Amino acid sequence: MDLLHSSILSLSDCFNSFLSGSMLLAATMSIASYFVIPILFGGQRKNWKNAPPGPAGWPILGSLPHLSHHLHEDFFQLAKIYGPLFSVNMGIKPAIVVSSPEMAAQVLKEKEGMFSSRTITEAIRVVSYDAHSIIFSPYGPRWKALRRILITELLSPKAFEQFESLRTTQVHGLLKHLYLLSKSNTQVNIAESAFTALANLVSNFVCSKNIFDNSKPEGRKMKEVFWEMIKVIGTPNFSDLLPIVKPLDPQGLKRKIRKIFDQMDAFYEKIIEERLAEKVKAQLETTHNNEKTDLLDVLLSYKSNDKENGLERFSRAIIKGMLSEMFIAGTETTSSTVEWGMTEILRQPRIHKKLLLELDQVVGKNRFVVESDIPKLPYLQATVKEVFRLHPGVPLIIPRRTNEACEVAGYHIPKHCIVYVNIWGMARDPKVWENPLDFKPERFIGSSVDVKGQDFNLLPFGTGRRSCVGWPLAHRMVHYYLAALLHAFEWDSPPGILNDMSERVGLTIQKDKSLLGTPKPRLQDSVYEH
Ligand code: HEM
Repeated sequence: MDLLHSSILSLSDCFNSFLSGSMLLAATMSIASYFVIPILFGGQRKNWKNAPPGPAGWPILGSLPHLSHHLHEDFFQLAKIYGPLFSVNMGIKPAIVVSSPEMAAQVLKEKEGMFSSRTITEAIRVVSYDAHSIIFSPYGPRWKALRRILITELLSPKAFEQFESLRTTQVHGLLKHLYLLSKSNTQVNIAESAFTALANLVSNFVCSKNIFDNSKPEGRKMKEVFWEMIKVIGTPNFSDLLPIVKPLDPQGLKRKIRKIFDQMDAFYEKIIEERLAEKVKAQLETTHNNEKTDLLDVLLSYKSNDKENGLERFSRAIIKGMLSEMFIAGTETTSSTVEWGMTEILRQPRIHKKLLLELDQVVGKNRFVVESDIPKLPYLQATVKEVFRLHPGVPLIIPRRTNEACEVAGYHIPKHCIVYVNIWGMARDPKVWENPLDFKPERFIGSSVDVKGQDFNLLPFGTGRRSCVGWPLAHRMVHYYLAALLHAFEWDSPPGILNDMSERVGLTIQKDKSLLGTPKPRLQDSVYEH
């Protein structure tokens, strides 16, 4: 869901593909860009007075030719030269990059009001119904109403408790499925297994259905369409940064996303129409089952007096946008965190052993892990914090945008400036963490540092008014999946895959070589067969 960051940009991958067919031109431009053009033109930022330090960049293209698809890595390197607040031109768009906890606190807390809108890409504009939904709504009344609904109706402690049995069903269902596969020594893609279970969990919150049911053709089809959508919106689009090429759609991404969107839209329409028909039927039969049970019910029955902002009822675009965003925000973010967690644990036998010891002491071997075990597993909790530190799913948080011009650390920041906060870089900065590259859960034992948005060195869910509204669910599910998968099975993973920590930038930062593992039951058969 770095909806996000990667997609906003493009970088040399994209730039080069745009220029494909003219390698010589690309090479010449690249060399010239460093030495000649900035001297001749003084860089695009000349128009931006009192900007934070940063690379000069080309006219029009800004720094795009020097950046790669792995923007968080490039920004990490640039911060070593230009410091914790630097400016960079992303095509014609001005941007700042924040790379220290102190600077993050200034931008995301002290000046929060100025930095509370979002940057949006063309693909996201399509799938979020023209930014009608929560993640990409500008800061204002619609965003406030939607956020309030999610917090009170779905993610409040009360609602959380209410959905516990649903979460247990999904997790235990996955364990039983893996048990069946273990009988034939089948290798499993861990992220994909977690993804399907999570997507069904989210779809139950949203509309009380297992939409991604693997056993049905419609469920499999939805999963395919959804994966394709994630792929396309995670692909950097040159047109986002150089509006002049927009009509040409040089990478064909707009055409692709439209095609996928049409299928998703038809699907959301079907769900909504079915629900409306059920409501009418219930009224006719005077069963009057008006109890609010899922997000769709809450959105359909919403009423307010806010005529001025057109919010007396939610429009179809808002409702469909919410369905769409819940699936985008709530699934792959969490499943890829589980994959990174399993990878780090399985490749370090010392940590794996400690976790199993703790799990066996607290849970025993006669039952599956349940949610109420989690508070009694301090080493697991420390391990999960370490996973969120080194592998934040959204490494630049979802890029913000300034609502107004303002000043930070004595520098001028223009209106509508893209704002990246490089939490991935902070996790690797020795000024912020001791031995930052070591995966070491012990650093959190006895420490009060947490992921809830109060500690600016650890912000996997962002912070403040635009922080991740789904964090309690994601946080719980990452603990639950890791505990359940480790406790119920031994895992045999090909070392080449396990130890290859390369990243793939898409909607989130995923493990490039998907983690595969063959599960072998650790518990008595009766536990799985129950
Ligand atoms: C490990 C999993 C997840 C990670 C790493 C993650 C991360 C993030 C981040 C970094 C942001 C932006 C925060 C900011 O700008 O300060 C965000 C926003 C958001 N997330 Fe998550 N998220 C996860 C799971 C979820 C889940 C499960 C849901 C919902 C079911 C969700 C819903 C949202 C929404 C609606 C927003 C936008 C909030 C707003 O703009 O007001 N996320 N998330």
